[in-house]
Amino acid sequence: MTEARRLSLILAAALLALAAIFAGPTVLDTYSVNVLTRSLLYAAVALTVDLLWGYLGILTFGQSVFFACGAYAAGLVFTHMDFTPGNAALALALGIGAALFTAAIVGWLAFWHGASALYASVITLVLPIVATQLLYSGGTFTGSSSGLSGFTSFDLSTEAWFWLAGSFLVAMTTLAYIVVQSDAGRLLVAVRENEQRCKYLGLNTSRLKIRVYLACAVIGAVAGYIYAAYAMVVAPELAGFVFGTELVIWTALGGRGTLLGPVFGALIVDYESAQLSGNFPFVWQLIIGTVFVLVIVAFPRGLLPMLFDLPRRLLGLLRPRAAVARPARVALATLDAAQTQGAEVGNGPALAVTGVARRFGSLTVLDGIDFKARAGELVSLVGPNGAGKTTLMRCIADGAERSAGTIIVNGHDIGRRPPEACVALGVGRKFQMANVFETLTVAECLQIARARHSRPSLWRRAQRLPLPEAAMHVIATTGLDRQLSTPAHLLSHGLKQALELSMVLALEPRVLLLDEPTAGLTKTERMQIGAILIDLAKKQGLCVLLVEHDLDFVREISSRVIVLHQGRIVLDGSVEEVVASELVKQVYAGSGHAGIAHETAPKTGGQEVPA
Ligand SMILES: Nc1ncnc2c1ncn2[C@@H]1O[C@H](COP(=O)(O)OP(=O)(O)OP(=O)(O)O)[C@@H](O)[C@H]1O
Repeated sequence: MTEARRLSLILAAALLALAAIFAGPTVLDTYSVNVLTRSLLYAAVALTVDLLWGYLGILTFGQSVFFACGAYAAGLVFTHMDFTPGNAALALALGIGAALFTAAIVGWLAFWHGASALYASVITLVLPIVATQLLYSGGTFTGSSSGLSGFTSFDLSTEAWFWLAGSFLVAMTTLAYIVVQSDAGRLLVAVRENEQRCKYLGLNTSRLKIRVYLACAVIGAVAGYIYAAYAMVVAPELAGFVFGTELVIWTALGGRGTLLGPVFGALIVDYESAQLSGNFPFVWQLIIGTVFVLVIVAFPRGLLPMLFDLPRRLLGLLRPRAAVARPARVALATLDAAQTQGAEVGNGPALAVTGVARRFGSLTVLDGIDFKARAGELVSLVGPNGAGKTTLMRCIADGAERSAGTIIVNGHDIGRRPPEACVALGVGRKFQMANVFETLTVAECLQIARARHSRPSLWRRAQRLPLPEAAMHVIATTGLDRQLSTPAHLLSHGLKQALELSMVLALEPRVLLLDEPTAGLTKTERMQIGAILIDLAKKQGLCVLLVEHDLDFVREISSRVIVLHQGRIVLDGSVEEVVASELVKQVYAGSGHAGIAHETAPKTGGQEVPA
């Protein structure tokens, strides 16, 4: 399907939904129109919960506060000032401003300092409690526990409010749908799936989360403003924890990560709650709670995914599902040399490590690490288990890791820069375990890897993905180009490793850090990776730093070997020198490691560094 056709279909669906909204008051009674006007606005806030929780992985209990920002802005301005068109616009601006201000503070606290997802959720939990207390303590200004009522507002009919609330919901849902389906929207899923990999692909995940949080706050505030202007009453409960949690429940019930699920979840539950509270005033909450528990137990993914799955399951019972290979939506291409945007290469060594130490409390894992590596060198870092090899890799790829010393990449001191900033200096890190986005396809993983270079569109999906020659070489050599539409979790171990390497190479790094890239690979795959690494160093001029336990592999491909033992470099020399070193043999023999200790090479020593 072409992009134009896809977008036309989405817009056609939105027009249908609008038509249904405009037909609503003609088929519904006045009571239902009244209740549903509120439900439509609540659904818009549930949509923001889904964007944050379902797509970005941030479980939030505080979206009610943004709704209240808009509602109270209208309530306060219309109560304490005259209702005029100018004041109505002022109230809207104040509501949005208050929501943005609150979201900026909360977002900074929750996401900026690399806080955990649990920490972020706890902050969003505290937010409605604080907001409610503030409203309670506002005296006659905020109306305290009674809130504000009886203020003048827009003179619109019940039907007009219904149309306004419905149109707002349709517009926000369509917009959200277009964004989450776009290239930029895929980043949200990538952050939810594997935030660490995103950072090591040079993406500023904190900034992304804060931006989405701010956008969701604005949607909530506008919904709250419309609500207050329509209902002409505001109360502290609008900012409360109970409403914040209800939004989460509606999202879970409808099916998080589906957008439409939470919208219908909110509409159905809020509408039914209004009906039940009238008919069964003492047990309606028990009924709603029981239905919620039953649905979540029976359909943990929520109602909408269950409804979508139903026909497939029914058909599946009749006819086993044939595995159909989906055609790739994106075509790969090799990036022109003129379009490459790798980090600037300085005159000095590609990597200079001086006096680096890493301590965990009283445990010193690295101490006095000094070495330099040039572009085109393939340096293997070997040593027994626990020698500090991975820790050294971490120190080079993340400025906050080391306890002392300096690291210069391409002539730039990495200082205390986070991983995404180190990527900008030219560092690419491949992890020990293949670190990709498991639910995304191979093509999507590669697109995320290029997101740093080509800003992803907020509404389109690119049909073409230009990649640097080095990444294309790995993709073609390993056969990944035939698996572009395969989800990463279905790839073999070897192909996952190749995918991660291609993703790192898509960053156009100058210093490539590889942590045991051959672990768990077959002999053929090892040979393939070996040839690729030699090519990367010799032809592409990359400085490759490799942690490896397979010493045959090290001997075949390395131009130089550094031996680490108990956090210190004990030898830095050629493969022959390392193989011949008595000290290295002792190090490995002492560790019980069957590696260099078993080598039988000439006994000419390398440059041994006193341990
Ligand atoms: N976060 C941490 N807190 C405390 N100690 C740690 C931490 N990370 C690593 N270490 C310790 O640092 C030492 C070196 O670990 P590291 O993973 O760097 O070794 P390695 O040489 O890569 O080992 P292997 O070859 O087994 O992967 C180990 O003793 C490990 O227990």
